[in-house]
Amino acid sequence: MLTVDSLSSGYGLSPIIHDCSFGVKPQEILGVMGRNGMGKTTLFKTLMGMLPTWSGEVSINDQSLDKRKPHERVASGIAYVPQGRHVFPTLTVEENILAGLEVTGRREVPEDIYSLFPVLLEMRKRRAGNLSGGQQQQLAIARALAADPKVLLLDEPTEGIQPSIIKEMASSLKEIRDIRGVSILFSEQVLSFSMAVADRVLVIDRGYLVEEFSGSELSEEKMAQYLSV
Ligand SMILES: Nc1ncnc2c1ncn2[C@@H]1O[C@H](COP(=O)(O)OP(=O)(O)OP(=O)(O)O)[C@@H](O)[C@H]1O
Repeated sequence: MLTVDSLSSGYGLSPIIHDCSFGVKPQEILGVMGRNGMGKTTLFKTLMGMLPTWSGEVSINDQSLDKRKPHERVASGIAYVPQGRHVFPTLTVEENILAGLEVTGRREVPEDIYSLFPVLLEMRKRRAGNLSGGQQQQLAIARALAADPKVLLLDEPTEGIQPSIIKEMASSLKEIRDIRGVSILFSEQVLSFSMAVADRVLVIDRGYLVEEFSGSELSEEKMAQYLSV
């Protein structure tokens, strides 16, 4: 599915991501965990082509994404929900989802989107800026799914979300994986969320991938040195 081979990148002359290699298997939910500033966002932006790759390669189903621009990567099957969600606040919920359809050439919201997120159907005529943080996160995920991705990238999806909603989000991600058959790669600092949702977790420390755990192996004890608790 998604393969990342010896990827390095950074900003200007500062290297941030160092020689990262991993793969996301079909229908796998893979987490990347690490403290603030360890390189999660930089890694995701490099995968999306929003930052240049310094060396290494990203491919999807053995097709290299090298030199492809972000929108071309979306058309190749990677969709991205950035940290902070970035929905269009003055557009309605429906208009936000329609914006995600652009790369597919379709003009109507795919049916399963509203069954995955019934609250968005209820609120489809409301301005996105008036939704709660949790609802905006659902909308950002719905917009990404509208592009019909094979791999969904979520950068810190629980950031700014009430703890009571975090569990709901974990089951909603599993439902998306089951219904859409997508692979999901997310970054996180919230251990309970990763334990609830991930099949596997990679630990990022100062731009290096340093550990790998299966979801069932994850524990506070094992992660304590990599997260600020
Ligand atoms: N635009 C930028 N220019 C220069 N350095 C940057 C830029 N954005 C981030 N950095 C640096 O890159 C490093 C990794 O940051 P990154 O945002 O990828 O971390 P993160 O793990 O996603 O953390 P957070 O949870 O805070 O988003 C940090 O040292 C940060 O200061």
